[in-house]
Amino acid sequence: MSGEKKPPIWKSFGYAFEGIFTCIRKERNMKIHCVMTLLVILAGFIFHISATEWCICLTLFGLVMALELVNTAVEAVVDLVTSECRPLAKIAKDTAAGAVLIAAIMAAIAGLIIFLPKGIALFLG
Ligand SMILES: Nc1ncnc2c1ncn2[C@@H]1O[C@H](COP(=O)(O)OP(=O)(O)OP(=O)(O)O)[C@@H](O)[C@H]1O
Repeated sequence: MSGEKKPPIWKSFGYAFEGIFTCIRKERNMKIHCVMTLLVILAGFIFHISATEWCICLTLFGLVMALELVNTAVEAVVDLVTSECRPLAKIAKDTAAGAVLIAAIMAAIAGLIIFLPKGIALFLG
């Protein structure tokens, strides 16, 4: 669309939100990320985590969800380019999925470091 007049900023935001909602609707993993995010937010309020811990959690939610959106975009582009079984298509999809996995594993470990001691302390009284 180069050379054409750019859409107003609110329309660009609208398209971005459309992308987010489409991903939530279509991708099972994105639904799981949303549920995990809500559970961690709930746990954050229950355990009164610090401002720094909130910032770490929010950054990791953002990272995992943003990578899931990019993964969905890569899948869509690959499927648009070819429906045949191609080694490059496999590399593109598998590496994009790997990026989400790495972020999700690190987020889970950070979550355990933040919440496990608080959970144990609450359990032991
Ligand atoms: N065109 C292709 N050529 C080669 N391998 C492919 C191709 N399309 C998919 N694959 C392989 O199948 C796997 C699953 O692809 P698919 O498009 O079904 O993703 P998905 O299971 O929907 O992923 P997600 O769970 O992240 O949405 C890919 O990671 C890749 O290894």
